[in-house]
Amino acid sequence: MEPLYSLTEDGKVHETPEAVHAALRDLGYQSFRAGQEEAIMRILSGLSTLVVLSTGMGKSLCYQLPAYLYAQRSRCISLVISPLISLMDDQLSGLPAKLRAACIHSNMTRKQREAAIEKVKSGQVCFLLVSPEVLVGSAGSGTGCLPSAQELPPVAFACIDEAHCVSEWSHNFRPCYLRLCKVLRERLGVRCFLGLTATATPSTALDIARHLGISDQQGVSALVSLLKGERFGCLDSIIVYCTRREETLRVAALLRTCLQGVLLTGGGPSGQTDPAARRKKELARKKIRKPLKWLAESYHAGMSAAERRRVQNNFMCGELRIVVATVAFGMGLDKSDVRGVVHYNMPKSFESYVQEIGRAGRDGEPAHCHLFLDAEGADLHELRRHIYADTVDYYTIKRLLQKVFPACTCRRLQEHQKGRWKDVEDSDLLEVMEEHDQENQPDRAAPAGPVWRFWSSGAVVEDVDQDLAASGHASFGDGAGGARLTTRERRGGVCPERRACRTHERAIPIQEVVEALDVPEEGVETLLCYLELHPQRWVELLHPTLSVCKVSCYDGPKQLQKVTKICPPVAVALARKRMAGERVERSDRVEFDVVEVADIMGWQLPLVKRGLRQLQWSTDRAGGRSGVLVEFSAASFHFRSYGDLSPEEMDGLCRFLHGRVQEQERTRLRQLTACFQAFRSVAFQSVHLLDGSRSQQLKALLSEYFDRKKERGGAIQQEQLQEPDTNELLGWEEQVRTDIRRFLALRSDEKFSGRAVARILHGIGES
Ligand SMILES: Nc1ncnc2c1ncn2[C@@H]1O[C@H](COP(=O)(O)OP(=O)(O)OP(=O)(O)O)[C@@H](O)[C@H]1O
Repeated sequence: MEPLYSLTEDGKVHETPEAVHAALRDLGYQSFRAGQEEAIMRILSGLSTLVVLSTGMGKSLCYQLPAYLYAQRSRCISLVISPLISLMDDQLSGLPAKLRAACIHSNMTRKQREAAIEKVKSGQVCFLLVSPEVLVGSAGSGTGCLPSAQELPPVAFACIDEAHCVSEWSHNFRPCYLRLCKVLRERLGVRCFLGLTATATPSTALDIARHLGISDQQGVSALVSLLKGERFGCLDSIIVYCTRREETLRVAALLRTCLQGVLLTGGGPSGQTDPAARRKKELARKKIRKPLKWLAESYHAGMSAAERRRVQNNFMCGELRIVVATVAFGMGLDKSDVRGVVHYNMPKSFESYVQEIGRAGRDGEPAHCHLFLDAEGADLHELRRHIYADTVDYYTIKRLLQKVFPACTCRRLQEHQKGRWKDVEDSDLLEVMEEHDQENQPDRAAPAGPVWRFWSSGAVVEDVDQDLAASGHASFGDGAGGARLTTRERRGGVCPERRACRTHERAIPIQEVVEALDVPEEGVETLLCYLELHPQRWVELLHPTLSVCKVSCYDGPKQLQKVTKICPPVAVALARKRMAGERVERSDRVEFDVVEVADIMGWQLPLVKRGLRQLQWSTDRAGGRSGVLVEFSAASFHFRSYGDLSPEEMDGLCRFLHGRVQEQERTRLRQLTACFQAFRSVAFQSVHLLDGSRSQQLKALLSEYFDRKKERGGAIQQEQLQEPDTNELLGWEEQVRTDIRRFLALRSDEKFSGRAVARILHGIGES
């Protein structure tokens, strides 16, 4: 929703208008207390704000008055989120007479909630007080209490009471508070947040500000000033890079407001060095050029593909002047006349910096770059946190490896086989198994038809059941022959030792593993790559695949039983479920890991999938549909891996991966530090100072960095950053110890590694 008041040209809040003083009197107060006026004016101007005021100092007015004024001016609602459910009713009864409000929380009956919603919908109230659970809709605590955004009046702003809860612990442990801002932004379109708290250390306050998307007004003012100034004021096609997605939204919105009416349009810089002459020429241009359609738009990987395409196209065809983006923008961008690149936040390395500024001036015409450096190191600390967030601890690696190398029965089966064929020499066994393998490879024997035409008799399917008691391998020829070599091994690519297991094809659903381990998808992928690149090639990565197959029979359980007769993979899946104790006789559907089933049977996955899909079609029925529905889901990491790793081998692999992860972390930290130090050594105090010699100095530092890196084969030296002094550290340490003790006491039923605790306290978690 549009704010009530606009900002001044340089991004500041206007003087408090009389209407606001009048509203204050309406609510029964004569004057503002300290902090209230500024906070109220910021909210009325659409600027997210954090108010830290001691108990009883009047924080409530900071949302009451704006909610009252917004509701007076247009049909809208303000949201107040408070965790103190027991106090909500008291809060409402103590309101000034003119201020009407309603509340919804999980202790209310359905009827009470419906009455409150009705009041909101019919515009009878200025604000709605809700508990975080109601808003986020967590299970069992009032899911669906709140109507959809379409049914609600537009939300003017959202106030988060006890805002320190946003920062208190990590995302994993206070899901509703931590998801709050996301839900408000994405589901209800909230752009303006007011955080209220009586307790916040400076670092907590900074963290809350980050969650609420509170802009650093000074930074934005400097950016506005730069974009209006001599160097950038006349440039089209500018990319402004930010580290965080929310920041791109906020900065773009502010630029739209602050640059309105001062837009210079069309063309690039004239290349003239005399500022007066250049200005004159630009002004002349301005008169004859048609205005650009768009001033500033944000771009980040979290936006929909269509929205990203729209922004990119507008920028490409010159209709959009400024893109405020994360690094996601620019990859593959083919625009030669980008005239300016501004780093609103520091890049994570020189490598990234060079790549990003390299997007300007590809047509050989002059282009400008500018980097804003937070001298206090706020960006540096933020980027450091990102690095720590990407690192995976030892226990997480162990849990991943358990998923990658689940134990198989190959060894046991090998021993069993040895018993049966004890007279057969190893080499003979190899031959036997290979022949068996060739005969039973569906792709070779039946390239076009359904995979299981060999298996269409009931008798064979019965065998499947019995053999599954011994894990199913023996019937299908793969995995059971301990001495049989896989194609990869014949190529000589795999573990040279003779193992009982010759690898299995496996899949791990991406979403499931990302959530279970709290590691981003790329993080898991990197670890799997390390395993593949290991000299012993512990895994072989295959194309990601949909690994869950669901077969539903509209004609009921009997039809499913019939399907098992013609389709061995379904028979195998059902048999495994039966063995696991599930009652499948009355079921008309079955869901299974199709990769696992194909592996057990020793059949190729694409053919198994194709055959399953064919179950949907029948020549016997009108319309060609068989009444069987086959669906594939769960995008998964897909690979071949061993199932007979000893505990020592597992430990060794954990150490190997952990070592790689730590090395990666150290390198990234070094790159970041080197980058920060170099920028700091050439930085200016003011945005408008320009000194060619500093630019030359930076270029020299960059060349030196890349030369040194080349000499050391990619490695760079550890640069020391000035750390806080010992007393300061000791003070922090005590505070950190207290926090950790409190946290562990709260979660005494769970186990945390030191690193996990550190990540939690850093508020790291969102990937
Ligand atoms: N501008 C003002 N002039 C006079 N009284 C005020 C003003 N603003 C707030 N008050 C009064 O101060 C008292 C405390 O206000 P309020 O409950 O908003 O404090 P608070 O900071 O939210 O406290 P808590 O942290 O306990 O929630 C209330 O009685 C309120 O009416």
